[in-house]
Amino acid sequence: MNPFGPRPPRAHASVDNLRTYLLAGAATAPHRPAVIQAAPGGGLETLTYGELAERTDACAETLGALGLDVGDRVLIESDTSADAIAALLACATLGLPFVPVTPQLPDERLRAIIDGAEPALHLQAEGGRRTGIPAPVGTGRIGPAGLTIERPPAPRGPRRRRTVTPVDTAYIIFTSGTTGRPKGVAMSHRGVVSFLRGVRTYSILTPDDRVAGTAPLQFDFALFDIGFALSHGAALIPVPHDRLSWPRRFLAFLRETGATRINAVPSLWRPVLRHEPGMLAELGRSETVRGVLFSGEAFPPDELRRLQELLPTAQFLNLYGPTEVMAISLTRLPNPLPPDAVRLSIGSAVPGAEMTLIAADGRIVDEPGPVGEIHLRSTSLFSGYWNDPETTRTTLVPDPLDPASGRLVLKTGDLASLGPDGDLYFHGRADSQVQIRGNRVELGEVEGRVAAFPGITGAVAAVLAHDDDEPRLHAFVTHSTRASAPDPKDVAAFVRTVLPAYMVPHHLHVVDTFPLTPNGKVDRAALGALLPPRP
Ligand SMILES: Nc1ncnc2c1ncn2[C@@H]1O[C@H](COS(=O)(=O)NC(=O)C[C@H](N)c2cccc(Br)c2)[C@@H](O)[C@H]1O
Repeated sequence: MNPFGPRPPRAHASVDNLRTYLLAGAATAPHRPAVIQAAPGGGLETLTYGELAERTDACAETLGALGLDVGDRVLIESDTSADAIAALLACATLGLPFVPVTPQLPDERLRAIIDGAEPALHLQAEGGRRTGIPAPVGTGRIGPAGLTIERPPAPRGPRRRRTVTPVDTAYIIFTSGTTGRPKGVAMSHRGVVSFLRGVRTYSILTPDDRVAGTAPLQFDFALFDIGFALSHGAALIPVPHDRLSWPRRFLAFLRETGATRINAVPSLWRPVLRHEPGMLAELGRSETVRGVLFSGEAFPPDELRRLQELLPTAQFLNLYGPTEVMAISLTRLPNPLPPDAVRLSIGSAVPGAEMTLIAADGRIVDEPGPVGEIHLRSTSLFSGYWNDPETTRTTLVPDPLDPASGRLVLKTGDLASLGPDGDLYFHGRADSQVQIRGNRVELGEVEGRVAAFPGITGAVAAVLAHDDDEPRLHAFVTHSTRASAPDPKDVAAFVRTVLPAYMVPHHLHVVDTFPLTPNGKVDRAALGALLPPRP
């Protein structure tokens, strides 16, 4: 057949492609539920694998007629939904990298991502309210009937590509770069599929599972939730944004949809534990919730213990890894956690990948005790930061164990130590190791001790310079609604019994909640704003 024929290029069924891998279930069990979601008019609606495949092909048909080429980007602005999934799988079908963003994104941030990604097309949900997308970017909407194009993308010249290969970019996740300019993490089809295939070897889900996903679509945690559920032939339950802000409504939605697995960042559980422990205990007793998976940041052990007490039969999974490899390890944690555990295992890499600890002096750490920086070896390594080869070279470095090979590894900036069991134990980010009066302090250790104080339900430590003061160690704490606010002097004395004086917080601030990033992690950069004004 003429490879340059009218039909848009597609991936051969034999090669790694996100759409091919995730819709395999549509061929074997088309009637099984793929997505169970809140219906626009209230209640729930279910999309089967067969219906999801049909919607994907309808979207691919419309996209295919726009004359776009493999590699042209498509912005998908939406909450996680069946329509958004059909749209991103349609992009994967045609080799169009999708750039997921949430409707909550401020206009100027979206503009920065458009400047960076130079997408051919911006798609949003039917009810989406975004306006002002600048030409030459085309615009369109995603609905149950497929795509409607409002402004076609500007013509981009003759097609140059014949097919979609596994090394083509599946998606670009824009993270808030430290320099303020967003960094685009480009992931290939091979990268995503090989990580999901590695997770699949654990056979965690059955087709009867219903996975509640709570991450915004722009966070690769949401893309994992989609891949995790669909690659097991299970159903995904996207939890609507407005159901996440109230613990009662969140728990009611989990009960109403019959969720058996809950995927969420640790911080999402804090208000649930604080305000609705009883309702959560009731959900635990019903035994429908079989598993809790978390990722994005270390789950504070004491908070995790409280969650485990309320979900005593659930399996707890710790998923670790930077967006630059999607993730790298999935570890089952004991339920309950041993009482003396102060840090969590991040296990060992999924099949097909490897984590190596390299000490500050460049030597490999291969015995328990010393801390080293985690380096990742994997087919899931990202292709690079979009249009930024210099920054890419600082993260994808020659394999320190085999520099002559030309192979690259990912330098994570994360610290870990080896446990006696060969598992890795997370020690925080290298840049969250702070120096206090010349001593190296791991903030997680301070937080762990403060959080163990009776009545304190969460603790975040930070070194902050108050005005022109010298930088001091501050602790921000939440406390149980059933206990009065802790007395800072008592907390300091409690910490001093086990930690050296320089690790005792100089100031203790009681807060209702911790500031969070758009992806639901504790926003440490925002803590300074919580400091009381100078007297
Ligand atoms: N389980 C942990 N314990 C402790 N610290 C964690 C964990 N997971 C991350 N982190 C930290 O977050 C950093 C990375 O941040 S990120 O690039 O925004 N990506 C993320 O958080 C999300 C991550 N890619 C992810 C999450 C779920 C599914 C997939 Br598929 C991928 C890591 O380098 C770690 O510092």
